[in-house]
Amino acid sequence: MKIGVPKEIKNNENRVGLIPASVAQLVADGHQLFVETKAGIGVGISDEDYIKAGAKILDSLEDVFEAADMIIKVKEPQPREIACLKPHHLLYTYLHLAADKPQTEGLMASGATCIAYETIVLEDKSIPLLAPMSEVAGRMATQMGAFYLQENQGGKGVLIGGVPGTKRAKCVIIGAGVAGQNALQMAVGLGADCTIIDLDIHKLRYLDDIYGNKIKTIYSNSHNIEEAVVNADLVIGTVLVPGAKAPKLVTREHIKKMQPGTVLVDVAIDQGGCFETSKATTHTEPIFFVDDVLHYCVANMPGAFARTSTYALNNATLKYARALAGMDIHKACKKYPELINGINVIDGKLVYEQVAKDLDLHYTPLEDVCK
Ligand SMILES: NC(=O)C1=CN([C@@H]2O[C@H](COP(=O)(O)OP(=O)(O)OC[C@H]3O[C@@H](n4cnc5c(N)ncnc54)[C@H](O)[C@@H]3O)[C@@H](O)[C@H]2O)C=CC1
Ligand SMILES: CC(=O)C(=O)O
Ligand SMILES: [Mg+2]
Repeated sequence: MKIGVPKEIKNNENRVGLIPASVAQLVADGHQLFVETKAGIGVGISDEDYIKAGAKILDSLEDVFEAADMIIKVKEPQPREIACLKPHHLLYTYLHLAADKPQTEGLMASGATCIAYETIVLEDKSIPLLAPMSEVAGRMATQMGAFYLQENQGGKGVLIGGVPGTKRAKCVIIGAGVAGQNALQMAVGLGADCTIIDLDIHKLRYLDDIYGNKIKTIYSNSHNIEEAVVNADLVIGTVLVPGAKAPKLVTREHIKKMQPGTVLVDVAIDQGGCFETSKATTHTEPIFFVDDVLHYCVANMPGAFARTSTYALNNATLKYARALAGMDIHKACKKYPELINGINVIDGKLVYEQVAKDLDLHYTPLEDVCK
């Protein structure tokens, strides 16, 4: 297989789809690797490092798409990349289609086979290619929240852990999955007054076992959410319904009741966000205010910690990359049945039902395409 790795072009996206160790493994498996010049510059990987690993360096992303049959990336393809996709391409990257109709239509029009990292779900419901980035984004969410609580950043001026004789910052985390648990770990470490909310009682039980009375665990319903968030200093949203648009759990009405300078971090923004007032932002302009409440809604948070994130992502993606490159997609899906759910678009058809529902687009069952 001819495999291409373009340089990421999303705003401040410094990660790269493959590290040299992964390139060397795929070359050893018998594949040809094409890497765009400077693709690894954001993580300190040079063209020479890729050449040593066995890749050929190409001048532009157009050249990479032209040379390769399989494209390995990090973020959803941007319009310039979608324009290069052809029916023979197998695209393997994050897609987050449920909140992105133009991208979905672009991928359908391309005829390419598009596999989304974030919809590969194991039998136990864990999401192996999302987990490492949710770990990064969760930990970072608390860090960003603590930073933006500074008065000179627009926050209300509450130090997250307080000092003796004062109140600690009230930190409410909605969603106790991978991102939520990592946000909680950092918030507890910094000494915040922590509440975590989820629908999944097993997760709340698990966290109660670990942290005991250092945290409060609350079952998710609109009454409990309102009670927790209106007096919070920092609210971190990390809910996920796999493949679907995120539910809007914090409403405009809740936000009106919050104190000026309250900080909201919507990690779930790549699935549309779980606060009614959220809209995706970039690392260049990460925040905005609604009713004096600060919103941080960066859709590619791990891009800011590209070295940690690139290596963590490769640890998870390489296994399936090897399978997809080494055998046809049917065989790869037989070996790893979780890959079936990863296929979102194939042969111009949208084969992921929840995305079709959220975007009001025609859904074709995968079986109808792969007869
Ligand atoms: N902005 C960014 O850069 C990044 C965003 N993410 C996003 O973060 C989100 C969370 O990812 P993970 O933690 O890996 O997912 P996860 O599946 O591990 O956790 C999601 C949690 O949300 C809970 N949940 C679902 N509906 C709920 C409701 N109504 N009320 C309360 N809890 C509810 C689930 O029970 C689950 O515990 C995803 O949308 C993911 O794409 C992940 C990495 C980076
Ligand atoms: C998961 C995701 O959207 C990211 O890592 O940017
Ligand atoms: Mg994202």
